[in-house]
Amino acid sequence: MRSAWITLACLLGAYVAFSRFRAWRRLAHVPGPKIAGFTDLWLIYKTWRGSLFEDLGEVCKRHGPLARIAPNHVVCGDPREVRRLWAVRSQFDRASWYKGFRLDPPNDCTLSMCDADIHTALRAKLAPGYGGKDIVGLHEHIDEGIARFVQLLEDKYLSTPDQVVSVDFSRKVQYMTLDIISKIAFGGAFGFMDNDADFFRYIKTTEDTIPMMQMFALIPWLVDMLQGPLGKTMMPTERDAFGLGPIMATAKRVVAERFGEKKVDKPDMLGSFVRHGLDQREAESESLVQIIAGSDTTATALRTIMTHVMTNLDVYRRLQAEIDQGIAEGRISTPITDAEARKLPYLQGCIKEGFRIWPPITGVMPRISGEDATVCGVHIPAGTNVAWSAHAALRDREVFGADADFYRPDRWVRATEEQYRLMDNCVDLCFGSGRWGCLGRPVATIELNKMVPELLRRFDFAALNTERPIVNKFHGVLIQQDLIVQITKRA
Ligand code: HEM
Repeated sequence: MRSAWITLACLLGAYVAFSRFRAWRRLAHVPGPKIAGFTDLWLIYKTWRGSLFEDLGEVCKRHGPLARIAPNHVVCGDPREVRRLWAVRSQFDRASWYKGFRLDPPNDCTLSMCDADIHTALRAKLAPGYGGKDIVGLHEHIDEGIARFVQLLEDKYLSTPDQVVSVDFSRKVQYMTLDIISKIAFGGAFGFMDNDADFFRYIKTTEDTIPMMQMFALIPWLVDMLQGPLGKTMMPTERDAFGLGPIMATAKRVVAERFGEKKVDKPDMLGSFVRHGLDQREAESESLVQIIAGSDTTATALRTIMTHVMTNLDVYRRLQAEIDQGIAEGRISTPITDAEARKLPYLQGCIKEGFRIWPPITGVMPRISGEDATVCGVHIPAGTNVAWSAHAALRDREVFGADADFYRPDRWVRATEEQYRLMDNCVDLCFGSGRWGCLGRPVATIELNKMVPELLRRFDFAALNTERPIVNKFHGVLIQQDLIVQITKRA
């Protein structure tokens, strides 16, 4: 009996070893960390550890622009190739990794949809709302949100010559972005700033959940299990008192008002979605997507910009001088308009450098092709996941120069028209590209164009934790904490 067990174990071992060897051989010609050729654990571990952004950059530095990071995953660090892979007419589509981001499994939302035709049809219904044209008062809603934030800082968090008041800016800015996006999305702010608290632990819960989602997305059988009947019992529901639950409940309630006999039509994003043909279930999912995709991303971009401005005296002085001069010369209104902000070259440089240095979304975002392909001159068999390295692409020295690792807004101010376009095309990748690219980019751009000048015209900011001004965790989505600052009112 014992020998039968031993034989069985040996056979099983041989089978596992053979299948690993076969999987390894398929992409044996692609260089990369040795262990990554045999197991997904390397990639999963880096995602869990929160160092994925840097680690993928390091892999591309060491092994070249195309490297292997798992048995069936390669990573591309060449921004021109990434653009080509993500282009509208590319042979590559979203890989099944995206299925890990279903909010209401087995139903898909824009973030998780892999079927290109269904996705295109859905996008057509969403695009007018996201583009902003259908939303009455979009700019005013953003102005009101920023004004409420300014008031919050003035009421509670100003330091004086007699006393330092420390404030965790990383949290507060997310209260602002959550209130702004909910106002734009459903016509009513959640009230994070009024409560001045993460009052149903939404931020804490998403910070805890996102790393897990990014990790699970790499394990297809686990995604299937979690999204099956048993796993669904662990998913958030609108009955939950904390986390995503209250947001789901709000989305369900607000969406219900827009359907049925006495349906209400409002000039907000949801109203636009419904007018363009979203059904009730789709509207519920897409409302959640707006909040999930549109609050921490913008908050992260703002934190990154402010952290780099605060910790570099030259950058700080020049940005503030550009804003002050614009005000003195009547080129900046109160509040600043998006059009005015776009004409401030140094501000634009600061914003673009922020996206480049620490992009808010740094996940692998793999694409897959049903046919063999060539990427970076290397043969890639059909069915291989082709990820990108945001670190390698956005710090490419051929595009950004020898100091690509550093935050230098001047590179945008001094660039020739051609250089500017080249760099811009590269930084655009932070929002994805082509038919899968970010729909909320116009909204995020207006928000940042307004937020940075409105804050710097009124206040001075200083990072208090000089050893480590902010804590960054790159779990595929950049999670930032502990940006502890001192804020003083400018004379
Ligand atoms: C700084 C801000 C932002 C960044 C860096 C960002 C980045 C991204 C990225 C990388 C993707 C995935 C693209 C892909 O799969 O290839 C995405 C998708 C998406 N984002 Fe954003 N985003 C930002 C802000 C927003 C905002 C404010 C909203 C909502 C108002 C939003 C809504 C969406 C939606 C709906 C999608 C799915 C698009 C689709 O699949 O068709 N994003 N975003």
